[in-house]
Amino acid sequence: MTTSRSVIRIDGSYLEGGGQILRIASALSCVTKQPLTVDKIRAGRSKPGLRAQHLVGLQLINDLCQGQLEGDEQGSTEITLFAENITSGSFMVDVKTAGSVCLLMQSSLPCILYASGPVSLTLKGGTNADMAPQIDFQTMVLRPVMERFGVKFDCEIIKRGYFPKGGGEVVVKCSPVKSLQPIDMTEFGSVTKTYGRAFVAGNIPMRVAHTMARVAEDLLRQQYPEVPLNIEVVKEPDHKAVGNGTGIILVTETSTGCLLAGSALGRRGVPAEEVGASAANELLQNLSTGACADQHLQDQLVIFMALAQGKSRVKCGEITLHTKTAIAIAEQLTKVSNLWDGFS
Ligand SMILES: Nc1ncnc2c1ncn2[C@@H]1O[C@H](COP(=O)(O)OP(=O)(O)OP(=O)(O)O)[C@@H](O)[C@H]1O
Repeated sequence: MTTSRSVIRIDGSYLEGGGQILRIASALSCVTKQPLTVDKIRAGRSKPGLRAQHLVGLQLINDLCQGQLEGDEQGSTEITLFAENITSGSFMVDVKTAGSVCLLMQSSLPCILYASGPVSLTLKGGTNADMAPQIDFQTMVLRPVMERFGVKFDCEIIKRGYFPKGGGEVVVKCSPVKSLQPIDMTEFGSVTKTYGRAFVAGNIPMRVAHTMARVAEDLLRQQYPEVPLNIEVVKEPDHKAVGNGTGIILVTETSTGCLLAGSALGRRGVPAEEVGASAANELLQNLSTGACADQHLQDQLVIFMALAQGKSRVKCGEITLHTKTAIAIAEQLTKVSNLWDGFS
């Protein structure tokens, strides 16, 4: 590969040492056309190296930018990406496991903002998977917050997919932007309403969803008795879901437009009461900090803050290790050196 630019080397074991380093680094390499090597990939995890979701995510980025990718094999601990121009059109990828489509979205969305025209991405895998945003987090929290950067994207959920089968499908459509506006999310305001969604799919009985919703409602009403609360209880239609799954997501809106969430997924052997309480307690914990971005939104904002034309400011609670890692990687791949100052 001929390139006039030197390859920047990122240490995949840094801080969090997980897949997020790879997603941020490869997305920024794609946008900036900075050739990239990531080594010691996921060294912080029990099974290091590329797993299906990371591999498919990288291959999608490489397809988007018509680049050259080396080391793209399952288990690989080092990859190199030579990015070219980001193209428009339709792309389809399939993780073939319950690997999260939301994490595919995490790495590809920043890239398609700088494509030569509109892009449609069909992403197949898990839509409501553990250790990742649920697809509902992306549509109910991330998408409205992205509008503050001047980004509008469509996200159609064709089918939901859960652990272990996956099989979910979402279609993300977005047109390129000229530039991203910086955001200011520093005023919490006051809590105005809470809404959410408790779901079951496949052969999980409806009472599980009702129990999760009831327990969450009780906990939220104890703390915020005056705040309107509406948790939808849903049985996913069989043609819109693959396999069995259950979970809940809760979102609170404030008078200044902040959106904070709490969520949980059901698992065999975990009572529905515990799942509902876990989501409600996560939301209450996020609200107690007066933060404008919750613990899971923080790190997703970093890449867009780094790409925006100007200084963004976001009031957070405790800064997570994911966020610290994202800041360090974004600073290495962009000319931005003061991302930290944007977080208070
Ligand atoms: N409950 C949740 N709600 C929203 N986002 C979440 C939630 N749990 C995790 N995330 C987000 O999912 C991402 C997970 O990144 P991480 O590097 O841990 O993932 P990964 O690719 O699965 O890698 P690894 O297997 O190496 O951990 C982070 O952006 C994190 O904020």
